Amino acid sequence: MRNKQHHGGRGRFENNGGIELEDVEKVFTLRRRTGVLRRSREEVRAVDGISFTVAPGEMVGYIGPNGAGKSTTIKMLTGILAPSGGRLRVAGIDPARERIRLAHHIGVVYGQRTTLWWDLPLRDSYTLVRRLYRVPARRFHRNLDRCVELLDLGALMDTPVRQLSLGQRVRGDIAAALLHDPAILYLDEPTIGLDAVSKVKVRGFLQDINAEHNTTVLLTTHDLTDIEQLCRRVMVIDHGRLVYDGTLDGLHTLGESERTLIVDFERVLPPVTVPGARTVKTDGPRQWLAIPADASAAPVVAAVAAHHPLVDLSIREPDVEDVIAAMYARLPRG
Ligand SMILES: Nc1ncnc2c1ncn2[C@@H]1O[C@H](COP(=O)(O)OP(=O)(O)OP(=O)(O)O)[C@@H](O)[C@H]1O
Repeated sequence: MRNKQHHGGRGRFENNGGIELEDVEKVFTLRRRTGVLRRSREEVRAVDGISFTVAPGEMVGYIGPNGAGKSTTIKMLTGILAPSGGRLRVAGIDPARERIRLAHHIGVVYGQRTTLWWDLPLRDSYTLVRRLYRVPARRFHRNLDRCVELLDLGALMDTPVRQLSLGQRVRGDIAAALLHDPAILYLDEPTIGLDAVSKVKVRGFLQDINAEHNTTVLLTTHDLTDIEQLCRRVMVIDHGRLVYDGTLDGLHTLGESERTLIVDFERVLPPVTVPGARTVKTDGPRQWLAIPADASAAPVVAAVAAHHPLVDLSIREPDVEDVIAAMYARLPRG
């Protein structure tokens, strides 16, 4: 895969893995029939003046509620959609003007749909990817061997894509996105619907790739654990505007968000009281304890377990919508 190296060039991130957006807008015009001969025009500002920079090698979370403008941004960053205004550069390239050239620098993975050939075995899909991107044989085999090993694809190479489980298919898609050594990887909900083991595998792989090759990652997800484990920086978009750019802890602090400890005791108990947590609900022997999302759950778990016999315990992370709603509630109105 791509070696860490510094390239010279005209733009700030010329020829490497940087992303720059300056006042980028995307306005969709909808035409509606309002009568036999009458039509009305309605504008949707899907992206409404967004500016940010992602440095080569950064892993950044891009989150927001449904309809916020995330997919529209990613589509502009791949060149599928042209912006209505503003300036975009990905690896120094204007995506809408040079989509084919850009394709050699980016990889895209959609958790909810595959870019592989449905009826072909993974092995054949990868051969097609190699031809499409004209990847030299040695480089292709080196990258493929690495992906097969790290993503545990060895036993699946001769299986048609339609017979793969969701987790296997996503792993197959991630490998396909990396065979041509892209400097930048866009991941759109890569862990959606995956079981816990597959999620851990996918996250571990992305960390390895980033550490080894300095791959820039822009990650869209509704799973805050993805962000917590992969991204030091998170950007929040809502109604087409960037409303937060900072750490996940900072976002939790702003939103005073909480994670929930769900504890099953051996018997029905009165609501437990332990420092750093408050019991928000009880149902028979089960109790729900809220703790601040930026605090460690370990002392609370230890305190609960020290005094009461436990049968089971799980932790529920706050979801993106909750965190953003809480953040708004705390922002001064203006
Ligand atoms: N081709 C299109 N024509 C008209 N409106 C569109 C089009 N694509 C997106 N929109 C609108 O733009 C807004 C942003 O949509 P977008 O798909 O970017 O959101 P999102 O943040 O990716 O949401 P989700 O999390 O649901 O995928 C929405 O109001 C959507 O209805």
